[in-house]
Amino acid sequence: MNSEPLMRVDNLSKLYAPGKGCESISFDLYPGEVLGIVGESGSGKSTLLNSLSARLEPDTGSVLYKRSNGEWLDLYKLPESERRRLLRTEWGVVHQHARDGLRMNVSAGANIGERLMAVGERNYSKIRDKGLRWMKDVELDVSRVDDKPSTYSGGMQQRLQIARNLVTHPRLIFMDEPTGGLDVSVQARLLDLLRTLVTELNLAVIIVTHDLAVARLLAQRLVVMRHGHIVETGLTDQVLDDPQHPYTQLLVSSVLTP
Ligand SMILES: Nc1ncnc2c1ncn2[C@@H]1O[C@H](COP(=O)(O)OP(=O)(O)OP(=O)(O)O)[C@@H](O)[C@H]1O
Repeated sequence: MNSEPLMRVDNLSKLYAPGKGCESISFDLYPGEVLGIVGESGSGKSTLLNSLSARLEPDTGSVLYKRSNGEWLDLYKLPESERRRLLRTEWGVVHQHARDGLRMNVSAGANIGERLMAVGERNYSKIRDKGLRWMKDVELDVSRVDDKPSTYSGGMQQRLQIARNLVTHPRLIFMDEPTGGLDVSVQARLLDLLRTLVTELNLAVIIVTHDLAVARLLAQRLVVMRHGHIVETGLTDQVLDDPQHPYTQLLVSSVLTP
């Protein structure tokens, strides 16, 4: 693993009420690392993810991100437009509900092409070629390139959302329950695809999930949250096979006990 972090999170807090949100969160994320954020519903996972991905201003603390040119950015000291630019270029966000990450009323091809145009690509045939290539890479039927995502199944929409994000070669992807709400068999295929892409592209990922099986499959390191705090962090196998904090023990055993 590269020794210089890609992101440094220092004492980050965003609270809606005591214990609701996230509080005093600190960790580093390294290039190519997949970090899982786990915890029960309401533990603050999404609040944290949104604060990390420049979409929700924290009350206190900082998120530093090292750009591809080596420059460190202090996210919440940047103008809003710069944060939005990062989200369009070096970062990607895969939402649980595809409708939050796709434009449902334009074609699948346009959904992918739009992100390329946002980073300055103007050549129509290149945009279309790249779009088709990415559709193949995420195992979508290219003959449906002109169909709207609203005519796609849930699993296909997630694949399209992933293609839309990856087409600009981001370095860091934020995922919020990317397989939530899908059939178990569709979930398994999507997870397989995500695992392959993350390895091939050496992507850094921060993934929120309440599903420990998903965390085990994708994440190298885990952060366990409860009532807005990190209660345990460590290598995934270590945390899941030998949990130290009573809450993590409960979380792990509640999955094992039918
Ligand atoms: N905009 C908001 N206004 C007020 N309270 C909020 C808001 N967003 C989240 N909360 C509260 O903050 C707490 C943490 O919510 P959050 O969505 O971060 O948890 P989560 O772990 O992602 O849960 P889930 O797995 O159910 O999505 C919850 O008690 C939630 O009700």
